[in-house]
Amino acid sequence: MTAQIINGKAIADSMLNQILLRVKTRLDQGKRAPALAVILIGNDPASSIYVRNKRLACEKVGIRSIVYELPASTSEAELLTMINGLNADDAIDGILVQSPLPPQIDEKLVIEHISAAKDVDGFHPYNIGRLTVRQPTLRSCTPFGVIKMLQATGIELMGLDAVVIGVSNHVGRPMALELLLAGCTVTCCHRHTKDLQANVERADLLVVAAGKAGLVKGEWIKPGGVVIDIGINRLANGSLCGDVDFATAKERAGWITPVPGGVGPMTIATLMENTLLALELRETI
Ligand SMILES: Nc1nc(=O)c2c([nH]1)NC[C@@H]1CN(c3ccc(C(=O)N[C@@H](CCC(=O)O)C(=O)O)cc3)C=[N+]21
Repeated sequence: MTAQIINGKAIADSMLNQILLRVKTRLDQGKRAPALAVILIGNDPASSIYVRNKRLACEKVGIRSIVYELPASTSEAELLTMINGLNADDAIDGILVQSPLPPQIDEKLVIEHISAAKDVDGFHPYNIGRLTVRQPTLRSCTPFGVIKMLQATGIELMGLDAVVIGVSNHVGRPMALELLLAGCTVTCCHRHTKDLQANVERADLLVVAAGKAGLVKGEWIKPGGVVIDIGINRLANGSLCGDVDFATAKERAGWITPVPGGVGPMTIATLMENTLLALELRETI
């Protein structure tokens, strides 16, 4: 059996088209475009690429983007002051501080400092809490993007045995909460998990977000299962790969996402949707 490839890029492009239509409708009604503030600190090359992709996505859908590029020496106090200004600025709907941050800045503090209503990353404890109590508002872009991708593919989630590998605050944990909300029976695996292979082998839906190339062997995949690979690993030759051995996994899985062209574009499309939603929600209060 050869898996069907889930084309995240195509699904994301159609989401972007929908968002563009919604933004155009706003403009026709005399309302303003959404605005996203992106703060990039230092010059990590991968971060610069991601931020550029976010800016390009904003251009595609008619969202105003304001990118602040700050030096790696920026102090925590300077960043918090800048966030205060953006929180208070009524013309700004979303605030994203690109991670990773330099060591002198405490990421937890920064995330909690961003107004929950402008937290388009969905990282603020308030927004994570809303998802936990089944009343999601702004939802973390990668996990919510995965849910949208599965829905667009027509995969029924209710009752599936889902296994999530990786329990980071930004991806693995909110992913497990999203799958629970969607009716899956969810298992979370991490570095202390006793038998990773045994867990993978019984997964109807496997979501891998560990950031380790080659972590999941293709032979472990449940025949016909759904494989979502969130890992992004840059190989020595410059090419990208996920955490799953794609070539062998696709011979067993029913559905599988590629890297690149899978989850990554869905993350960005969801960020655009969250920015529009943040504006719409603020307009109702
Ligand atoms: N505050 C914050 N929010 C984030 O959402 C955030 C972050 N910090 N820090 C870094 C990670 C990483 N991330 C990606 C988004 C899109 C692609 C993406 O579009 N990837 C393309 C390939 C891009 C390439 O060629 O490198 C793909 O998979 O097809 C990748 C990675 C968002 N992140």
